[in-house]
Amino acid sequence: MVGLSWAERIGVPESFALAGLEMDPARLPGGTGWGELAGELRGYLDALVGVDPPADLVSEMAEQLRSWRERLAAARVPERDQPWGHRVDLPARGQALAPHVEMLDRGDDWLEATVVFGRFHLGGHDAVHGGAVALLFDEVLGRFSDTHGRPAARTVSLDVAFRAVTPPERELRLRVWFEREHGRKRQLHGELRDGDVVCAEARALFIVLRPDQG
Ligand SMILES: CCCCC/C=C\C/C=C\C/C=C\C/C=C\CCCC(=O)SCCNC(=O)CCNC(=O)[C@H](O)C(C)(C)COP(=O)(O)OP(=O)(O)OC[C@H]1O[C@@H](n2cnc3c(N)ncnc32)[C@H](O)[C@@H]1OP(=O)(O)O
Repeated sequence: MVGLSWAERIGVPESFALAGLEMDPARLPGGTGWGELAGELRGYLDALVGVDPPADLVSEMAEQLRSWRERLAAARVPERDQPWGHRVDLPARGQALAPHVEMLDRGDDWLEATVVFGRFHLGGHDAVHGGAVALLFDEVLGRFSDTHGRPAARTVSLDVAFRAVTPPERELRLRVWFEREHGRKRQLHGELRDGDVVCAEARALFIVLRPDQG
């Protein structure tokens, strides 16, 4: 596997896997169990944020986490070989940083998805952290920016307007679309809704990387 590009390894040409594409998780980094692990980690973080545990539970958790950190040190790999963030067959690319996004449908220049923020992404007073909302937009607009054979780009600007409180633990709707493409510049927009309520809007500028910048 080493030496193959991610597109070759994973069998898809871009990070938003099209529905119906066949991928064998056993052949991918992290294997068949990675999705369950990422889901459990997400659940653990959401649960941890919502508790005030007794002292013995706190110490036990710390000890177990230290033990896992030490065991994982032996399995460290270069970034290009890690499953975290590279498993485009799984929600949130198999990582726990971004919220759980599920693509519903997409066209050439638009995409619709559902997203659920967990308690982990809470900012305070029952509102999702504004940075987590910006993270969602950067993640989805950034990934969608590179679809349909477009070369990789990087976000140079992301403008988010918070129109209403974004609630955690609810299924929200996300729509993103290309607004304009010219030269190395791509402008994408996004809208996050809770039912009819627009929670946030985003405008982002991506610049296509030159070959020496990849
Ligand atoms: C491919 C197969 C994949 C298969 C699947 C496998 C695995 C999946 C793996 C990953 C999943 C995919 C995606 C990852 C997920 C989410 C994406 C998140 C994206 C990010 O989160 S990424 C991090 C944050 N991001 C940065 O870390 C950028 C730092 N930066 C730079 O790296 C440089 O900035 C660079 C190289 C981008 C450009 O640098 P440069 O020197 O080449 O270009 P230059 O400066 O000349 O700008 C060119 C023209 O853009 C205009 N311009 C520039 N900046 C502007 C601004 N802010 N506002 C308005 N205009 C701007 C200039 O004014 C000029 O315009 P003009 O040409 O008209 O004069």
